[in-house]
Amino acid sequence: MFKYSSKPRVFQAQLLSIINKRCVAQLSIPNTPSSLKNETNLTFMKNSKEWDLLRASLTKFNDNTSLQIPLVINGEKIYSDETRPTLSHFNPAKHSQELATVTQANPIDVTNAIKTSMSAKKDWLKTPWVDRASIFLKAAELISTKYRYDLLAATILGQGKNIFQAEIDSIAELNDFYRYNVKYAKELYSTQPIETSSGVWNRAEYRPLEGFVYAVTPFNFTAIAGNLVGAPALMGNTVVWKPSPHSILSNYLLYEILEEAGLPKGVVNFLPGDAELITNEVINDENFSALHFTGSTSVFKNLFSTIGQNINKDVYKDFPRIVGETGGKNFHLIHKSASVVHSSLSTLRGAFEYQGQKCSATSRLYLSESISNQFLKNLTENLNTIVPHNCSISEGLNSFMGPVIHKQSYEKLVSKIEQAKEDPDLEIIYGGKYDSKDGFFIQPTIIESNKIDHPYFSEEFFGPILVVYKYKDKDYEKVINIIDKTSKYGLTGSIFSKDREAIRTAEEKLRYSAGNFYINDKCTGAVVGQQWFGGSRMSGTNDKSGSANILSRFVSVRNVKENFQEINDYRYPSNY
Ligand SMILES: NC(=O)c1ccc[n+]([C@@H]2O[C@H](COP(=O)([O-])OP(=O)(O)OC[C@H]3O[C@@H](n4cnc5c(N)ncnc54)[C@H](O)[C@@H]3O)[C@@H](O)[C@H]2O)c1
Ligand SMILES: N[C@@H](CCC=O)C(=O)O
Repeated sequence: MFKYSSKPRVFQAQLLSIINKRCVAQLSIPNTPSSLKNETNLTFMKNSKEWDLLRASLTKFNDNTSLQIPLVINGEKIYSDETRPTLSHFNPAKHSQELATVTQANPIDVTNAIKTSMSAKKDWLKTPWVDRASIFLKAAELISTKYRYDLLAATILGQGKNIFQAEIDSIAELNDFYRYNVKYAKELYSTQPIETSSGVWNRAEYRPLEGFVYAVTPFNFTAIAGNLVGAPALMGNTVVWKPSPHSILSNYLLYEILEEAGLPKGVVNFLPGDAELITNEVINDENFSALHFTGSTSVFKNLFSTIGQNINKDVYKDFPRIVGETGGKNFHLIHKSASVVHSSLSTLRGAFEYQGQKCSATSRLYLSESISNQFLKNLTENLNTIVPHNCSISEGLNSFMGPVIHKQSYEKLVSKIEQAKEDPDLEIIYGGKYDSKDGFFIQPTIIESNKIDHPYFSEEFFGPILVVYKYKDKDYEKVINIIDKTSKYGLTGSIFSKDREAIRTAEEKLRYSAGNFYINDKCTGAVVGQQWFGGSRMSGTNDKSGSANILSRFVSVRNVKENFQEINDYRYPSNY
């Protein structure tokens, strides 16, 4: 045991060393590594070394290997038994390939995960920021190197992505979140009160929230799941993570990577299972401090209002933070002055990359009549070059499009296509085929409407269906006003034009129509650290993932005023 020396000088040195250690542990905010940059994307050119490495990872998940995925509570892996059924996770491109059987949490598991989150919090809260940050930087390094190809393979097979889409998501965006969040956290911690009277020290302490955070994550981005869990955990919170059943393969691998990177037991508790059952237990708990959600608007509205009702019933100790990014009905507005080739190819990418399953995907197109023929000719000629949509993902990894995620989505999209065929105001001008023999494939489809206010311009389909309206050039401003009012969402949108005045008009009038507004670029593909992401209106709380702002939602600031002066009279000068 440590003994203090009786010699004053040695004692003083020992004391200083203890104080210094504490200061390093709790107060010092070192510079973040200068190497923190956006991850470099690999290109996967034919015959490249990275192709071989990816192929090797893909073969790990062959037809006869179905992974057993457990729950993880306090670091303990819990597998299915008579109280915990399993759910299968299939490759959306190949019904016959079961990728995993997933243990489903029961109500007692949920209670245990909450209890664990609360107890693990005591140590995690005191863990110095540099250590918390290092764990996420280490995870990013593991993702970049040791697990790159496994995580890509899991995202490709489980979520139906092609290589490029898997790379920009599960490697680049995920790592960018983990690295930039560290930079942003440092910025936040360094933001301190700007005024101090003499004899006083004012300090801001960025406490994690008092209870636990509930992260409910979507299927479509491995990176988003990683960030919904990682951002609050970095700030000292503990998390109950309910992953999507349709991205469980990549999500579980990510959980294991975080563990290998040094994340202590109980900081993140991995809880696959019935969404309503788990949510019901979690959001009725008095220690529920925040919801970190990404998914559909309808689910978020439901959760938001239940939390509101619970506040009224005094269920919680705190007002829970509610952070949610949800749906979109994103637009491309093509002005007569736009470059036809650039704007049509950007529209192809925006609408059909990852089968239109990005919240940011282009789903409504307003096209200047005078350039519409050329535009649509170029768009459809290029669509014709896309490898046939029903190729199996294992053969068509390098193809531009793959399957939609599940039966429910497939059936919804098919019904939208079939309804369009019957609707006198709609005409399918490209695509319209579908096929679910092997996997859930929908052909890229363009539907022209002769009504600018047709409901197809306001409802989110979340698939490869683009609705187009051709407007008369003279109606440009009128159309802008309609774009603004057509949909309840406000996520992303683009103006394509070479005319500065036309751009200025759109930028001004569409101020609240999109949280991410693009000029002469597609409305997808925000990069962490470059384009902060999120929308308002019914697209979410717009807390901007990929920025420092979102981290501030997961701290509850304590202001500490320390006074070094003493008073010797209670009266003010005016009392004399
Ligand atoms: N704005 C953004 O940043 C962003 C990003 C990605 C996806 N999205 C949106 O997400 C949607 C697609 O993702 P999805 O299909 O995974 O969404 P979803 O709403 O079906 O599911 C999201 C999560 O909520 C869970 N969930 C479903 N029903 C629930 C319930 N009743 N109670 C509690 N949890 C429930 C799911 O299991 C999943 O974990 C689209 O609407 C898309 O626009 C938005
Ligand atoms: N950050 C992505 C959106 C993810 C939503 O699904 C983009 O900007 O396309």
